[in-house]
Amino acid sequence: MSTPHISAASGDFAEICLFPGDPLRAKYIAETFFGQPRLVTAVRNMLGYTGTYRQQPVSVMGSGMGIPSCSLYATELIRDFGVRKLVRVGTCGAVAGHVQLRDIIISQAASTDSSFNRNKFGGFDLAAISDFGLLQQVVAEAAKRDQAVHVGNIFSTDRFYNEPQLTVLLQRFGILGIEMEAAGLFSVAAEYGAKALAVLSVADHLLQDTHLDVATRETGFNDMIELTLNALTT
Ligand SMILES: O=P(O)(O)O[C@H]1O[C@H](CO)[C@@H](O)[C@H]1O
Ligand SMILES: O=c1cc[nH]c(=O)[nH]1
Repeated sequence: MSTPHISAASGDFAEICLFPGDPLRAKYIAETFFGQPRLVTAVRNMLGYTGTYRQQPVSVMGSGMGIPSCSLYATELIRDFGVRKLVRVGTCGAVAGHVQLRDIIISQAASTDSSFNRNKFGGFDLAAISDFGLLQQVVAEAAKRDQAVHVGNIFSTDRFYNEPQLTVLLQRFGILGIEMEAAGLFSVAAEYGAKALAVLSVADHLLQDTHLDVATRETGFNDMIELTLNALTT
């Protein structure tokens, strides 16, 4: 069975799927954390793998950058390949003073400057929220591991390079971090009856003008991956 963007057989994806923006982070996750990792799709080099974690089937697939890319993969994974729990494991820029580089943010909801959800939702503003059960599972796992996390509202932007005034506005409204996919992921999950969450590692600090290097963005977030995989499996 194939969709325009995923060439895999029916049953190739597990019900649980991690969903990083970077397909090379997907490869790293599969090769580092999965038992028997198997490449199940590579259309346009958007790599997707299935394997096991703690003896349970799990998948990971890149979403690409931005809501248009993420939303089409999310739609096909949920609608056509039976994925039920789609958890973004991504990077973000911090826009809150108490959040530090490398901290983990778990999104309770995602505000956005994208018109994607409004266009889909009859011109109204959809509250793009994460699944409460998944949120609870990851927060509980973090407490168990004594791992500090921030939970709250994030902002999904269409533009990586924004004017500095946006940071000021987001800070004023208590937004923790800025990234580019979660609001679209949450609305696609809502539309197709799946569960979604975004767990983010801070790779840039927009108030401090500090940034992690490219290699760290690809392979440097083992604590976020382990936290998420342990929370999703029993
Ligand atoms: O690291 P990923 O998961 O790609 O996430 C963030 O990084 C990309 C921008 O550099 C955007 O996709 C943004 O959301
Ligand atoms: O979207 C993103 C991702 C990482 N860092 C940012 O500043 N923005």
